[in-house]
Parts: sequence; C-alpha cells; structure tokens
Amino acid sequence: MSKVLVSDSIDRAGIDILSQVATVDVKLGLKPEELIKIIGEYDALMIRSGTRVTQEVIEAGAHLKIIGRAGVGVDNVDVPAATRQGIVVVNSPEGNTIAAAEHAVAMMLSLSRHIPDANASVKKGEWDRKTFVGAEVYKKTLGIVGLGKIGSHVAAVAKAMGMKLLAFDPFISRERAEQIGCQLVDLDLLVQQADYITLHIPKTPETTHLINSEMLKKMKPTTRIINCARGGIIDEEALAVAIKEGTIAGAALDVYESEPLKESPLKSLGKEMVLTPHLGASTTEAQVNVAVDVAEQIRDVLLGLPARSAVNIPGLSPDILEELKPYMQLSETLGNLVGQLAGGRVELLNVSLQGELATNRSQPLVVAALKGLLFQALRERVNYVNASIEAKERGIRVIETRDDSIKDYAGSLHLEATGNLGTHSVTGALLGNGEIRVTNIDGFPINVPPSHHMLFTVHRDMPGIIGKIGSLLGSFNVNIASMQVGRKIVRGDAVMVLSLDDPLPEGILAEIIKVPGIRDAYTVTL
Ligand SMILES: NC(=O)c1ccc[n+]([C@@H]2O[C@H](COP(=O)([O-])OP(=O)(O)OC[C@H]3O[C@@H](n4cnc5c(N)ncnc54)[C@H](O)[C@@H]3O)[C@@H](O)[C@H]2O)c1
Ligand SMILES: O=C(O)CC[C@@H](O)C(=O)O
Repeated sequence: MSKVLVSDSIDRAGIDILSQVATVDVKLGLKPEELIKIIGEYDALMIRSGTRVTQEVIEAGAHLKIIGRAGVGVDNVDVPAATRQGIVVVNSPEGNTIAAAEHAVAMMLSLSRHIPDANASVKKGEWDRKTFVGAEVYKKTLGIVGLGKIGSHVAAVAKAMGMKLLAFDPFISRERAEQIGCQLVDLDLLVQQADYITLHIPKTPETTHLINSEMLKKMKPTTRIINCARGGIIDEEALAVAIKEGTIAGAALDVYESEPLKESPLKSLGKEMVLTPHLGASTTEAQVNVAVDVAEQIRDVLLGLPARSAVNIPGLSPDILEELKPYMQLSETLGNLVGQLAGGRVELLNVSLQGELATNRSQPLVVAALKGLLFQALRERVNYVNASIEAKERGIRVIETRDDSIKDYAGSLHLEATGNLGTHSVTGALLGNGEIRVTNIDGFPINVPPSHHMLFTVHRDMPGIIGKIGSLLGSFNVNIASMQVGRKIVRGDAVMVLSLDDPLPEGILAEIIKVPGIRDAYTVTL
C-alpha cells in the first residue's frame, strides 16, 4: 500500500479520502532535518503553507510521486526541483478563493473602523469613543492589483458596498475588467488615485517589493493598503516608515516576508496597522474544499490517474487528456521508435500534427513524444512531468508543425529526429478501434502495428534478400511474427519491418548488415 505524509494541519475530510488508497501518517511541526530524514518512506506529501518543500526534501523523497498543496500558492515548494525529479505538484486553485477574498474585505473594514484596537480597548475595561473614529469605504476608490479569482470576488463585494473600482492587471483584457465593474489602469495611476489598495497577485521576481518606498510616496496620505496575497510583495521596512511618517494612513497584512512574523517594526505600530497570522484561507468551508480537492488528486495519482490541477504538467488538464489519451500513446510510441532509429544524441525533434489532429492542442503530444524519445536514456525516470525539462537540459530543440491537408488517416502524427548519427522519421496513426499503426518509416510507406521486438532494414529492392534475412534469423532461432516491405519505386530502396517473437541475439545485427543489398539495419524494443 502507498504511504502519504501529511505535514500540515489538514481537514479530516482529506485524510479520509487518502485513507481509501494509502497509509496516512499525520506528522505536524516537523523540523526541516526531520522531514528530510523520513520523506524517503513516502509516495506522496500533503502540505499547507507551513511546510517548506526544499530541493533537499525533494532529493530525499526518492519514492515521491506527488506533492499536494492544500491551497493556491505553491511558493513553499521548489517546483522546478520537483519537476526535474518527475514529481507532480498539485494545488487547489479555487478551494479558498472566497475565504481569502472575504478576509481581504474584512481587513479593509477592520482597518478603516479600527475594530481590532477598539475591541482590545473594550476588553481592557475602557470606553473610548474618540480614538476610534473611522472612515467609510462608500464612494471611496479601491485599487485592486491582480484581477484574478480573489481580486474579482473582492471587486464584486466592494462594488456592492458602493466603492469605485480601479484595477491593475497586465494579463487581463479591458473588456474583462469592465465586466467585473473595474476600470483597468496602470499601476502608477492606481496608486495615486486609490483610497484603498488591495493586492491579489502571486509573488514572483516581478512582484517582489512591487510596493516599495518609491511607490508608497506616490500614494495619498489617506491611502490604506491591504495585503492578503503573499509576503514580500510589500517592502515591510518601507511600509513601517511610510505609516510612521504619515506618508499613508495604514495597512492590514495577513502575509509576511518571513512567517511566522517575528521581530518587526510592523508590530510597534498602533491602530493604523492590522496584522493577522496568514488566516486568509482559514475558514471551515475553505479547509474542507482544499483538503478534499487535493486529497482526491493525490488519490488519483497514486491510482495511476491524471491530476486535475497539476501546476507542473502544463496543458494536461483532464479534459484535454481524455480527448488526447489515444494520441498520447501513439506519440510516445513513435517518440520511442524514432529515438531508437536515430540512435546517439538527438538534437532536434520535429513534431508534425497532420489531418484532423492539426486542429488539436499540440503540447501534450509533444510532451508524450519527448517522453518516448528519452525512454531509452532515462527509462522509468522520465515521465510527463519532467520530459520537457529533461529534453531541454539535453539540448533537444523541438519544432512543432501542423498540416491539415494530409488526409491519409483521420489524424496522423509525424516525428523527425535529427542527431549526431543522422535524421530519421516515423509517421503513425490510429485505426478506428484505437490500435496504433506505424504508417511510414524514413519516407517509405508501411502499415505495421508496433511490437515489443522489431527489426528494421533499409535494403535494395531485389529478389532473394528477404529470404536471406529470414534464413539468417532462423539460424539464430529467432521467430518472425510478421513481416512487411515498403518501397517507393520498384527495385529502388526499400524498408523491411519485422516483428519478432524474441529479442535479437548479440552479434546478429552485424551479420544482417553484411548481407549483400542491405544498406542499414536497426533493432528496436518498444
Ligand atoms: N492569505 C491567504 O491565505 C491566501 C489564500 C489564497 C490565496 N492567496 C494568494 O492570493 C493571491 C491571488 O490568488 P488568486 O487565486 O486570485 O490567483 P489568480 O491566479 O486567480 O490571480 C492572480 C492575478 O494576478 C495577476 N498578475 C500576475 N502578475 C501580476 C503583476 N505583476 N501585476 C498585476 N497583476 C498580476 C494575474 O494576471 C491574475 O489575474 C496569490 O498570491 C495567492 O497565493 C492567499
Ligand atoms: O494554507 C493556508 O492556510 C494558506 C493558504 C493560502 O496562502 C494559499 O495560497 O492558498
């Protein structure tokens, strides 16, 4: 039975799903070195934002197939390291959207009406109604940075509260922003005009310290800023100075450059600073949503099924996978075949989608072709997750082409591999019943199903040559299951494709090449 380690607090609903297929160990609060020590025993790791899955953890996780992040952000996982090791990383892109959006709105109102400090004051026995005079959000301008899932929900709620909405998101169209009720503007204009600014962007090299002292100086002294996205998008030192000096009116933060928040100038600020300990996703509803979403994906991957929200298998969503599944197998087989025909080091792979296939998404088919191509070199180490990165690291360039005018089969796939030993090509298609047919080798038309052991020859089309190869194989006790010859012109060059019941014994290929008329011979194991 598979083993799953749950190293952050996850809702019971998720543990129950995992327990259907695996032994589940819940070990909270592990130190990095403790995690590294035990991770080698596990097939899957399920986390929230508390566990840092570093390169060292991933390298120690020799059996890891999947890392599941019960939440959106995967910035606590070294995704490139996981990808290189062929580990799927999944998240729950929508499970906590509402929770995080509502937290941002709650933070905006708390900050505006000084609720946390007023609450603390009443609990201390005071009745101070002067200190806590607040500001209304009605008719004020809210600047939303990042108009994705959370940003859009914040927009809807803020609109209902009568706020005017500006948004900055370089990846969203003006029409989409208008549909949400936002005016799309550039960041400079947003920070200059907004009374409230709320951040809903991922942390990337471009967004790190996006809000720095220079940006803070452009804001109005009445501006309040809310960050429920990721720590480090705001420069915390600069923010503390800006609030102390009255450059802006206040801030509400749920996330920090380093968590848990330890010594920080943010803590010494008064009612103009509201701090929560990364609670954006902490609602009962969101925790059930993300736990179920991610546990189901871990269960599926452990059962050999695809994950619906893998962050490191681009383009392989379940819908696309379902539609392309038969062609993925075709592509992988052809990749494996052309890789063996090319031999040596492949430098360029041309993947051509033909006929009906030309209108399809090519990326999953390219990934499958690369997986097949690299199989001889990497065996079980190559999978859909790391095939592209492994190919890139080996300097294999990929060109994709499409030709919907080729109508020999409903849809066919043509792969051409160029390497240090020359160029080879294969074409394949699917029959109506889904069976794979190899329909062309190096420009010679054939029609053969792939089989485990195969022998390919290029020879002069002349009488007697096929018989000679047959006798030679017979003398080595190799049984031929099927044989086919493809040629372009009579008595020109031809290819012969033999499916064999047994692997070719050592040395026989050299004998085959010596047969007069044989130009080349290749063995292939699929
Ligand atoms: N505090 C929490 O507990 C909590 C909970 C959930 C999500 N989050 C965080 O909230 C953030 C938003 O999550 P989401 O689900 O809405 O993500 P999303 O992917 O749906 O939206 C992000 C948006 O940011 C935009 N964007 C990217 N780079 C940008 C840039 N440089 N400038 C402006 N816009 C940019 C994208 O186009 C996208 O529309 C993420 O950082 C996520 O990790 C925090
Ligand atoms: O695990 C959490 O509670 C935080 C989740 C949140 O930051 C996310 O990115 O989904």
